[in-house]
Amino acid sequence: MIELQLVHSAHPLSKSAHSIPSASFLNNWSSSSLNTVSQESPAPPTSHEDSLFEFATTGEKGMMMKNRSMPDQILKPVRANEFNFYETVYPNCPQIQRFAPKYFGFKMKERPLVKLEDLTARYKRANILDIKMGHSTAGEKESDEKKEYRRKKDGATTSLPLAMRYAGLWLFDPETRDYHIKDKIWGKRLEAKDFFSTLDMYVSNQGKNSIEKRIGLIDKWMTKLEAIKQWIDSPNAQFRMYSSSLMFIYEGDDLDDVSCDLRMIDFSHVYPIRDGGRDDGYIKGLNNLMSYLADLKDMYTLSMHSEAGFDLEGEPLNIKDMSARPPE
Ligand SMILES: Nc1ncnc2c1ncn2[C@@H]1O[C@H](COP(=O)(O)OP(=O)(O)OP(=O)(O)O)[C@@H](O)[C@H]1O
Ligand SMILES: O=P(O)(O)O[C@@H]1[C@@H](O)[C@H](OP(=O)(O)O)[C@@H](OP(=O)(O)O)[C@@H](O)[C@H]1OP(=O)(O)O
Repeated sequence: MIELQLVHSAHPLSKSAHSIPSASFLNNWSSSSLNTVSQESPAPPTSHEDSLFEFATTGEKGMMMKNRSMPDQILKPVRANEFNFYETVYPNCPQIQRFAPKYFGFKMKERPLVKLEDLTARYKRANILDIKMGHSTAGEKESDEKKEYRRKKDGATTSLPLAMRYAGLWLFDPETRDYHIKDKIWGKRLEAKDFFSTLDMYVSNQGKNSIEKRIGLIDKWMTKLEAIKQWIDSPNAQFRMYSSSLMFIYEGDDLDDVSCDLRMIDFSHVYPIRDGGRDDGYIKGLNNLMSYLADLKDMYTLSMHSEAGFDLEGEPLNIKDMSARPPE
């Protein structure tokens, strides 16, 4: 089983210098012209969401923050690609509008900040899992050097074998009132054999959630995943998404509350499909994820039907055996 550690320090990937597109990024799909700017202070950590965002750093781009004038929104600093995505792709794509956070336009400070629906706003304490989808995170128009860097990273993580890797986890412990946090470095170190037990750790909140709640969450997420797959694995999908994530959320402060959500986030590397193909990396990740969730539901269902936690053959339920199943 994976042990969670409580993280007290700031996000280890916070950086002091932040870069933004310099100018004319609106129509520049792959701008590499970046300026260094000073960091805009995030909102003071007066609420649980603010403290969450201390950890939701955005690489070199700067820090995601609450929109002080609109409490249900966040401001995400973006580069040219993601800015273009929200300004030109999002308004014309009903499926993205359905599966991504709502987009409320942008604010031009020292860097462009997109105003997005805060997906955690309706929760007392949001339990979050960020899964980066696809077997390759290398964007099509990146430099050879960058592609090579990303290929190495993908090959050394679960991205290559499973077409997904964990990019962050936030779990609230209702007893200690603390968040357990895992960052993307942890996600990169995880092996494929640990993927299933980690998913179990998140869905069960380390065993604290009732079996009914776990199954309820999985059912809702599966419906959403099916809908996403139906779109992405169809001729209607017009682009491939690299390094994009699925963000899972559910209520962590009320063990009986099954409120939850699942959205597509992070559109830094989105490219139009011009070869008539599909986003095979994303589709493979979706298939594996749905297969793991289905196995997890089976495991929970079995344990619900068996007081002592034995399977139908009378053998103890064994997470290890299930996680050892080879990926598709
Ligand atoms: N709309 C949203 N509402 C609430 N939280 C969000 C939202 N979008 C992203 N987050 C949180 O912020 C984290 C980082 O988001 P995202 O991946 O979009 O940023 P990023 O800067 O592109 O990250 P990176 O460059 O490290 O991949 C997510 O894991 C999630 O916890
Ligand atoms: O260097 P960039 O262009 O900011 O891209 C980052 C970066 O590659 C980062 O990787 P790492 O250097 O922290 O290993 C990526 O995170 P992962 O570790 O999750 O792959 C980011 O996703 C990249 O940001 P972006 O997706 O906006 O290009």
